[in-house]
This record gives sequence, structure tokens and C-alpha cells, in this order.
Amino acid sequence: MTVIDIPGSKSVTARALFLAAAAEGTTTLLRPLRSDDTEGFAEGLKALGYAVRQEPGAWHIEGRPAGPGVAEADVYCRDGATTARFLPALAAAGHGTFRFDASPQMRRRPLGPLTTALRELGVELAHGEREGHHPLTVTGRGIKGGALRLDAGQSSQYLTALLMLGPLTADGLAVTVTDLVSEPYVEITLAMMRAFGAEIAREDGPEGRTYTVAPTGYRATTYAIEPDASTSSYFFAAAALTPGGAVTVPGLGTGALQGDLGFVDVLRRMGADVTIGADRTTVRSTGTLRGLTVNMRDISDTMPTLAAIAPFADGPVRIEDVANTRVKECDRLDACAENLRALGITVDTGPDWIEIHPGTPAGPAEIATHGDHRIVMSFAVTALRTPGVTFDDPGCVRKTFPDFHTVFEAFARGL
Ligand SMILES: O=C(O)C1=C[C@@H](OP(=O)(O)O)[C@@H](O)[C@H](O)C1
Ligand SMILES: C=C(OP(=O)(O)O)C(=O)O
Repeated sequence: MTVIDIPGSKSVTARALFLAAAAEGTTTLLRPLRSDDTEGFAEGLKALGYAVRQEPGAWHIEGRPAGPGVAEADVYCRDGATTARFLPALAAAGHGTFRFDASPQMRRRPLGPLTTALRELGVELAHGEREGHHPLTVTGRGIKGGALRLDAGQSSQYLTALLMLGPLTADGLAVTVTDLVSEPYVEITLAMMRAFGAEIAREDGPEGRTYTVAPTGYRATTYAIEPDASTSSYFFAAAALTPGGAVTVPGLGTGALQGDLGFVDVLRRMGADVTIGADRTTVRSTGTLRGLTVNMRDISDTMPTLAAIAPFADGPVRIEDVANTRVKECDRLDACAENLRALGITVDTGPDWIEIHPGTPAGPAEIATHGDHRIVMSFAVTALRTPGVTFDDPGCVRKTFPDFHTVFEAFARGL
């Protein structure tokens, strides 16, 4: 049995950085993720005048409840949507002029519903090139708060950004959500906000769910970051795919915050033996992988992981309700289809679904990564059973897991 230590969660690290920056006092984050996204988030905070001290295994952040410590800043968000969507909300609560830009990949990704909502709250916000996209300038004068409606059907990150802003408003914030994807990420947000002292109430009404956030501010704390559940999916999938394979991931169990741990339930439905303990999860191959139809709206970052092992199932694998994977680091439905077809697999796709037929993937083939870390990490699992797979940009794993190739190769040798 291989026990593997998975680096910290990107989503939890990004939220913890925001909450720590907004809190009264100094916060220590234990086991934060060191990757391009989270380093980019920390750099963004520094550009906004926050003191962030990074030691191996612990980051210390001096909170500034009044907002950024500078009157003007240029913030480069790299490829990270958490950085690109959360930091403008943090800046909006402060006083000053803050310019944000992002990589070409992130500039293509939308954030219009969030910037519209910020404007409705009285924030002066200008888009530099294209409405609803980076680059943008936020002019903060503090936020009174109020009530608004939000369509988070494209990304839950819009809602997370507004919820985290709530305690920093003068009067509190009520957000009524008319549509929502990736809902478990909102649960992470609420749990973490509460750990930093926030008070949130929820009520379901005819127009949608309303989240009401009290104007409490945040309190600093010491916060341990749990391992990344989306990253774990590659190791769980590899174990399920390999006859005799087994893996245990410590630190992710029944109390885990991240919905993406639910990927193991998909593997269980396919025939893998799955045990979720209090503080660890184990996946063992049974030698069987069944086809299935699965709705992945809640856990769509693991859609490429499932697509990558799908050809080895004994029947078609149909993944539904994942339209928003078309606006991630790349169009992931098209990228999965393109690469599986290059390996000789029959694939059908629609606006929000993909269906993969059983077959034996055959190389040689160079995977077109489109600069997407998840396409690389997913097809690295396919490559365990497919000689001749290479990647046009293997290094893009730096977004969430810079050491992926070394760690995964060592893991695969021991499977
Ligand atoms: O809030 C977060 O940390 C995230 C939310 C999800 O995005 P969407 O809500 O855009 O689906 C997920 O795909 C992303 O990797 C991280
Ligand atoms: C979609 C992702 O990232 P983000 O939206 O945070 O850039 C991801 O990590 O798969």
C-alpha cells in the first residue's frame, strides 16, 4: 500500500490568504500550497501592501481590516482565477486605485457577473479592454453593503469573492443566487469564513438561495491547510486503474472541506474499493472498471481525471452537466475529446457533456495540453497504460503542483 502526501489545497490556500489579509491580527497558515497560483496570490497581496512572510511549511500574514496598505497598486494575477476573482473584491473594500491584469489564458476567462455586482455595490470599476474580463481597475472607497442578485452559473468563484467581501462592508451583504455551479466550493468558503469569525445565514426563497453576511470583520487565527482533493484524484484514479493498485491519502477523510474528494465515490461506482476514514482515504483496484453516467456539476475539476481513465472501463462513460469546464484554463471538454481521439478512442461531446467509448488507447501521441495543468496530470494517468504519450507543455503543472512529474513517476513505479 502506497501512502502519499499530497500538497495543500489551492482553493483553501487562496481563501486563507484572503481571510488572513482582511483579519484583525496576524494569521499563520500551516502547510500552504506552494505553486504558481498560490505564490501569485501571495505576491498579489504584497503588491497591495500586505505583509506576507513565507517560511517552508508556514506563511504568516499581517491582517489589515481597513484594506490595502497602499493607495495605488499594479497586481498581476498570472493564470489563477482565484487570484483574478478574489483580489479585486478585497481591493474594493479598501481605499485607492488598484489595477489588475492576468495572463493571456486568464484574460480569456470571464468575470463579468462579479464586476457587475461590485459596481452595483458602488465600486468604481473599469475594464481595460473587454467588458467582463481582465485587465481591470478598481477604485475603492469602502463599501456600504446591501442586497444583490447574482448568477453564478458560470463560476462559483463570483459568489465566493462577494461572500468573503461581506464582513468587510459597513452594513453587511445579502446575495441572492439565481444559479450556481461548483456548489461544494461555496461550502468551503462558508466554513473558512466562520473559522475567521464571520457570521453567515442562508435562506431558500422563490428566487434562489440568499446568503446574508453580517458586517463583523474577521479575526486572525492559525489555520492548517488540508491536502488538495483535486490533485489527489490522479493518484486515486491511477490506483483504481492498475490491477493490484492501492493508495492512501492522509489528511483527507470524512471531515474534509473539499467536495472534490467525492471523486472517489465515482471510482467506487465504477468498481473500485474505497474506504473513507476519519482522516484518510484509500482506493484499491478490484480489477474491474465499469462504465457509467455521472453528473459532475459539483466536482468538475475531476472531469478530465475521469475522462482520462474512461477508455479502460467496460462500457461507455458519460459525464454530464459540465458546461463550465469550457471556460477553465482551456475548453476542457474539447481538449479531452481531442486528446482521447489522438489516442484512437471514440468520443462524442455536446454543449455540457462528453461520452467516451471503451478502447485501448494507442501511442505514440503528443498530448495538446493547451497550457492546462489538469490535462497534463489527467493524461499522465492514461500514460500509465499507454506507451508513447508525451506532452507539448509538461511544465504547466506548476499552476497547482510543480513537482507533479517527479512525485507521480515515483508513485507509479511503486504501484
Ligand atoms: O473557488 C475555488 O477555489 C474554485 C472553484 C471552482 O471553479 P468554478 O466555480 O469556476 O467552477 C474550481 O473549478 C476551481 O478550481 C477552484
Ligand atoms: C479551474 C481551475 O482553476 P482556477 O479556476 O482556480 O484557475 C483548476 O484548478 O482546475
